Amino acid sequence: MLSPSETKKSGYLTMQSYSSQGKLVRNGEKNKLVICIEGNIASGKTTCLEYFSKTSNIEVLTEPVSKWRNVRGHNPLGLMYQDPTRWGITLQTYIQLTMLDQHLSTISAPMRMMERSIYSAKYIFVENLYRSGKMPEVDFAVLSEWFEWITQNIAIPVDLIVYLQSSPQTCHERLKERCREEEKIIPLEYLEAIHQLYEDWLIKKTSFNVPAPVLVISADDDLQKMILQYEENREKILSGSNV
Ligand SMILES: Nc1ncnc2c1ncn2[C@@H]1O[C@H](COP(=O)(O)OP(=O)(O)O)[C@@H](O)[C@H]1O
Ligand SMILES: Nc1ccn([C@H]2C[C@H](O)[C@@H](COP(=O)(O)O)O2)c(=O)n1
Repeated sequence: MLSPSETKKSGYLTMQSYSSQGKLVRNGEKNKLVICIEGNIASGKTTCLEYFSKTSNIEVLTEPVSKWRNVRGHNPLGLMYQDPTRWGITLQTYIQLTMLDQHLSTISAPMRMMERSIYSAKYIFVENLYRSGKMPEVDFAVLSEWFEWITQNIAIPVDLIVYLQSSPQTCHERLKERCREEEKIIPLEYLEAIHQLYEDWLIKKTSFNVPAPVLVISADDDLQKMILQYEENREKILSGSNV
């Protein structure tokens, strides 16, 4: 066990020490804001991040989808869509690792905006695979044990969740337009299930712990109107507040 004053060096995880709640924390980044952009597939998260990346003093982290499409020559994202029962655990284990890696990486600016979080990976995508009968109970149990260990032992602070709330129909249209090879087989029903899980988590707040205040932005509008909404909400977002 580390004593509170000790630190440990392991690659980029150079600044861990035990906090008062007994969790591993990153030192020196307490004053940095972390904003997570959440929303359904193709709701416009990356586009939103691209827009805010033009603001100075913000570090933007998009989801590491390229890693999910190519880990040592394998494509777990594609495999999962082809056979979710076999490959769901493989993809989600890797996503959990890569999201943890992002949460723990050194923040290079006063503020970080990142796409999704380790929380939505578990509460939305793993949950959806399990509830739809496409993830065996043993796989769900193992992923849940990992997730609980991580969140109980490592502080993963989020200051604000920006929820891009969009209709599944809009997402389906945008997804077809984006035309990512692996996603061509995604039916509207899949996006409806993801939407319902997001609504229960972030709007109704009836399913899982919500780790930060939530700012809801309607995301069905065209790009010009979205930019107006981003500008209207700029101050709240940059101060990490939903009021
Ligand atoms: N407000 C919008 N109106 C129309 N198309 C949009 C809008 N926002 C994003 N798009 C397009 O929809 C697709 C998905 O957007 P993207 O930002 O990649 O979504 P996400 O990151 O949430 O999956 C892209 O082709 C993008 O250019
Ligand atoms: N935990 C997760 C996170 C994402 N995905 C899938 C959904 C999409 O096909 C792709 C990227 O998501 P987007 O940024 O376009 O919303 O990854 C998943 O299956 N599990």
